Amino acid sequence: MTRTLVLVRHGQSEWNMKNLFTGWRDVELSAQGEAEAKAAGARLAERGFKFDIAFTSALKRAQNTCQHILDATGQSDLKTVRNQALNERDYGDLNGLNKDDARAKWGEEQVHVWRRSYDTPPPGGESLKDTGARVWPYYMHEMQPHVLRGGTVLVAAHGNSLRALIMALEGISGEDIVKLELATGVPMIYRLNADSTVASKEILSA
Ligand SMILES: O=C(O)[C@@H](CO)OP(=O)(O)O
Repeated sequence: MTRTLVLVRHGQSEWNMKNLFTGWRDVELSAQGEAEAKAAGARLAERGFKFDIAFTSALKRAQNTCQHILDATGQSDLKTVRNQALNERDYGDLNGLNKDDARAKWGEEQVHVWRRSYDTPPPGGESLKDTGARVWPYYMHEMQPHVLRGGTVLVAAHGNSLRALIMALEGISGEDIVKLELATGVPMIYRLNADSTVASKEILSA
């Protein structure tokens, strides 16, 4: 039985490229992001991956990444479930601001806490803990059953919705999660044990 979960952060978006806080803003992939998504799909195809189902967020940068990967594995019409539970963390009042301008205004340390801490929300937005409170139940009820039945499941989502999921999957503490950064368009392959714990993790870098 394979019990495989493949997590991928979307390719670079236009706002990643411009260094803007994005959150729930529905921006396009940049040309580089399109290329990253296609390359991620090609690496998975090379390894012979065939998915049983795909999950993505309600935002097009993740949806388009998902589709590029499925096109590459020859599964363009695979059942794909879109749900806003997998959306990026809501950055609240920071949405649309330049990250360097925010550092100049509030200081490096404060902006780092808003971006990477577990339970300090940015003004008007979600903390990682808040994001996890919607991502984890969705994973448990909608995605994990497919994996535990022996399926191979693709999840194309966002930096912080995936950090929240990985935190719970791997049992990472609130203190250590601060250090976890996810690259765009790099598949992370988790094999699960029958009891739903992680048996192995592999990062499929270029
Ligand atoms: O702007 C955002 O929505 C996220 C992801 O791109 O940024 P950060 O790296 O600050 O969490």
